Amino acid sequence: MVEFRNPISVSEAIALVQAEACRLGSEIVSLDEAYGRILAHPLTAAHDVPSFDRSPYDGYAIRAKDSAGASGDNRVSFQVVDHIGAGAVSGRKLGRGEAIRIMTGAQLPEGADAVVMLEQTQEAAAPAGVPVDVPADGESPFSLMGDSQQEGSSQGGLTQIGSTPAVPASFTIRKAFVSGENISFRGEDMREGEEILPAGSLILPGTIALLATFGHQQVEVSKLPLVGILATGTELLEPGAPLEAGKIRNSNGPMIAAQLRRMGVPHRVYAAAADRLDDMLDTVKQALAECDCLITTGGVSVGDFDLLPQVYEQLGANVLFNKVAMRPGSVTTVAVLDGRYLFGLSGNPSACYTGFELFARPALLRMMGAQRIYPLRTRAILGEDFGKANPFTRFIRAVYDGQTVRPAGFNKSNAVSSIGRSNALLVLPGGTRGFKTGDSVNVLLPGMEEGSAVWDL
Ligand SMILES: Nc1nc2c(c(=O)[nH]1)N[C@H]1C(S)=C(S)[C@@H](COP(=O)(O)OP(=O)(O)OC[C@H]3O[C@@H](n4cnc5c(N)ncnc54)[C@H](O)[C@@H]3O)O[C@H]1N2
Ligand code: MOO
Ligand SMILES: [Mg+2]
Repeated sequence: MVEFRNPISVSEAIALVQAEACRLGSEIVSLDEAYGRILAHPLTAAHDVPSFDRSPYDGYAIRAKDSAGASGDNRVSFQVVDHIGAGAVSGRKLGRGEAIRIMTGAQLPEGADAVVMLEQTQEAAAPAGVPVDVPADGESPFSLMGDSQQEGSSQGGLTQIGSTPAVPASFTIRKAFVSGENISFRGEDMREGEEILPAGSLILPGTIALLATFGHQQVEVSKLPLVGILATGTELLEPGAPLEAGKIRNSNGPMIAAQLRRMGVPHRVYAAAADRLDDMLDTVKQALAECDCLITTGGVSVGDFDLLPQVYEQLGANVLFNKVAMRPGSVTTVAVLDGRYLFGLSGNPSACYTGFELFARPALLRMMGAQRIYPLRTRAILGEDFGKANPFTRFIRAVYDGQTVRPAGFNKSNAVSSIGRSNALLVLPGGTRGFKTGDSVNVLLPGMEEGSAVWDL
């Protein structure tokens, strides 16, 4: 007699899987290896950023009060007493009517409280041979230039030093500046001690920038699970083999390997198993001894050679569910043994793909302590009619272009073409039928680097 299976909802199934997640430990990796990993601890600002007041523009640092009363009719003049680029620090303290030519990113000199952009100034005609104090240590002014460049030559009121651009000896402005104008303040980006990212954040390129900013050459991240992949089915040939009567090439194994790679998780491939219970049991035992989790494909339905249910039974694994109210992938089975997941994904390629993204990926991310474990969801306009009934929630491989979503062609559970063409999963809820062009629908985006913290379908 064929076994009757009781389908549970996708949300229930996800919750059951999540409840079994065992956290992996952490390890230290170099900054260079940290991209794509999960932060084991919150990232806290080790110091203010920026760590000094600095100029956000190429211009002149001035004392705002010296610009009081400036207007088009009453231009106020400043004497240039130093010249610094980013990385240099002026030794000068600004006096009345003095300015320091300062480039973007350079530390604001003492006494300065505003920056005038170059475009807001007019060079004042000055006599040749502008007086500029050059301290003995050569640090400043014009401290960015090497010794060989220290010799200035004056051209029509501008000081030309080496190959650097002309620096006027003085300039005028036509507007008054307020204290703090055009200053990038110490700590305006991040304050020392502030939590910038919580533990469980995915390390993205921006996170790498943060880690580098605070001088972390190493970072503590969650360990990665090692995932075993076992494709089952007597009909399976490896991708390199010529086709034979009644056989197909194993496409699920390489696909799952790529789905794991997309999330940065390592895997170990076990040779595809024929539908023989003893062999399969041996391989599954070996994989569970070597890996943190095992993903199988095929052999989970009610067929005579669908042996995974017997494998779970003989192992004494706790089967969380073996039927989900979804299509494709209704036969998706998840079991747990000694804290290790056994994902029994369907053999049908589209069902296998969907089962991985809905159940395996979030569970693996939870093992790593990640925060955003579910596929990102958006709403889109259905680009074509979908007349079929949806007794179960339907996950249709689809093409999403940022606005509309369309099924990606032949879309049965056994389809490979639609997985290959899709970049999204269009979701139509169970118990519905007759979706029309223009309807607003849910779309999951499993290809996104980072997903959502919630499952809200
Ligand atoms: N009487 C019933 N028959 C079926 C039911 C059912 O409820 N009652 N469920 C159907 C559904 S739904 C699905 S999905 C499939 C699931 O089958 P299995 O998970 O047991 O997978 P297999 O039987 O091993 O294979 C199914 C299909 O997929 C092909 N396959 C298998 N492995 C691979 C692979 N690695 N790469 C590419 N293709 C693969 C296999 O050749 C079969 O065509 O069962 C329905 N039947
Ligand atoms: O599990 Mo099957 O994929 O619903 O067609
Ligand atoms: Mg089967």
